[in-house]
Amino acid sequence: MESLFSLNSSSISPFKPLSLETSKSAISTPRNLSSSVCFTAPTSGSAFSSIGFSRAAMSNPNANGNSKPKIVNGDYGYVLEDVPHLTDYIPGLPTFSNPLQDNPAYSVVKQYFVHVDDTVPQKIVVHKDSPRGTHFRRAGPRQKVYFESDEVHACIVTCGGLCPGLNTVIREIVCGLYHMYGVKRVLGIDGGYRGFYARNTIPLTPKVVNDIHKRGGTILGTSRGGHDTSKIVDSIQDRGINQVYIIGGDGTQKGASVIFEEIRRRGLKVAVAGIPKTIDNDIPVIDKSFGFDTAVEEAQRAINAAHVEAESIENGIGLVKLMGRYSGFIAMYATLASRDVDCCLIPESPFYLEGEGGLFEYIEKSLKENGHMVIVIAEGAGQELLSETMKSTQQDASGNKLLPDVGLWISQRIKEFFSKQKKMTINLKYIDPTYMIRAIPSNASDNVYCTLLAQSAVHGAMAGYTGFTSGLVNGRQTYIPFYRIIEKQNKVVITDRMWARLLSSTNQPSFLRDKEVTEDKKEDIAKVKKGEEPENQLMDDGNCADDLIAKKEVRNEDNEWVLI
Ligand SMILES: Nc1ncnc2c1ncn2[C@@H]1O[C@H](COP(=O)(O)OP(=O)(O)O)[C@@H](O)[C@H]1O
Ligand SMILES: O=P(O)(O)OC[C@H]1O[C@](O)(COP(=O)(O)O)[C@@H](O)[C@@H]1O
Ligand SMILES: [Mg+2]
Repeated sequence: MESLFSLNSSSISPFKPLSLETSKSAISTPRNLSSSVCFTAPTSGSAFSSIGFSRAAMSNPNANGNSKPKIVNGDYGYVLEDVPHLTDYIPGLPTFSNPLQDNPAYSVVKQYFVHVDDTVPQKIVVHKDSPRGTHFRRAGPRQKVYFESDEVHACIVTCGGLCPGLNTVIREIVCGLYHMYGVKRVLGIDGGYRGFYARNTIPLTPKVVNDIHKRGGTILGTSRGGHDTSKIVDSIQDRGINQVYIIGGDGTQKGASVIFEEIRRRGLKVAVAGIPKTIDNDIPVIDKSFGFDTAVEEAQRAINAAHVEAESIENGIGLVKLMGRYSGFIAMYATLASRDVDCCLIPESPFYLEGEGGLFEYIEKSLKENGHMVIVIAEGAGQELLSETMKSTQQDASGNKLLPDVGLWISQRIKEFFSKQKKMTINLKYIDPTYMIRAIPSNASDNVYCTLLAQSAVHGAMAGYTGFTSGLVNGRQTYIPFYRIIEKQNKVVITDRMWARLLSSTNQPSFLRDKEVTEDKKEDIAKVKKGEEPENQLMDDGNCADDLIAKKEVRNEDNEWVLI
């Protein structure tokens, strides 16, 4: 990163990097244009040009309050949850032919452009009489675009924690803009949201990004906190940026949503596109996040090591902590993939340590039967069991709760239990590969996935869509409105079949009492009957009423196994 910056700050670029100092001084940017200049006819090349308000008086007469969801209802319960478009608040924008139609690489493709009416259903498991349900706009290139190639001035920012594939997404946005749309001006924002107003920018070209997908991390740097909406939008306006690509998790997409609203309020011809990043896979609606497969794969190395250590010593316990603050997807998938794991603990599934049906009893039983065991624990699991003194009230700069190390805590508790009981001597090895699984480059399939997400985002912005996240829904690239991405977190549903598969693979107790399961199910079944979605979706197929009604074995209040 260092070399990239020194290279850029000294290079002569038509889009001069704005330093913190210069941005405060009276530089010649649209910010300081007098009103007489602002109301002249639009000139291309500036985010400011199409509307022409001075920023002091900026407020778009076509934007009343926050944007409202664009819902289109069709026959048989068809609902399109559409994404905003620049023309929603800037009427009469000119369109241009998509330059892709003259691109020799794509000339062989018969139906290259996506039909304007193409949409993708959120639910693909349906019954004969069920309503067609929610749909999202299909992503892809459109015949008409709302930007001319030399008018576009794009920027890319990465925020939040690392995730394998960030560099691939950056690379493919830059290359997609250059090679598909002939866009030559792309800036990297340094170090997350605060980079918009506190750092120099990084000019990005296909040459600069050529090899970056082979590296972990993000060449742009990232950060938590520092989201100052008006400073960010001022910076976008000052630099004449008109396409903003924002790569990040749930927090980042919330930030992107408010940036979009402010841009719309100011009436700027600026498209805001999100690309969802989350190693925890906690973003709803989308099939899964990029980098998730890579992380699950890398977690296998830690689980294998834990298994080797555990089976090589008498009463060996290998304990692996994986990421997952509120969602245990990595732990669940890493466990299912490995088959060496005897117990997987995630935030969504409460457990208890002592007594019948508790974790200690299960460990003792497993060691007696097999002589060793492997436990995987997600970082957010069992937080409610930690003593008040251990619980932390601290937050990171973005406001996320900082969790104490549950891996260390549980290791300690297991050791204490067996040493007090004097029943058997155990050998516990604790492995914490937390940062190793997210700091690596993405694997081959995640690279392809990142490419599609990035290209979809580029096609969407060029077509004038804005305020959207590019995401995979049922295997198809779509544009999802921000409000659907940020309204809730994706979580493992422990009354769904995937968790049942896990329980049957590990043989661990569910730690659930009859009452809790039935209450959950009752709520979900009631929702399904009303035509609403159950609390959360499974990644594969958990949204059908039959799944909810499927029989399942659980412990009742008397700790007996019962079928419900
Ligand atoms: N509600 C919010 N409104 C605006 N910005 C937010 C919000 N939540 C988080 N952000 C910003 O988004 C960025 C990333 O958020 P964070 O929660 O750290 O990571 P992630 O996006 O990976 O979930 C930070 O710069 C943070 O300030
Ligand atoms: O130490 P950091 O950088 O704050 O990251 C730790 C956190 O990052 C995560 O991997 C996910 O973070 P994001 O919200 O950025 O996706 C959590 O599982 C973990 O708690
Ligand atoms: Mg997050």
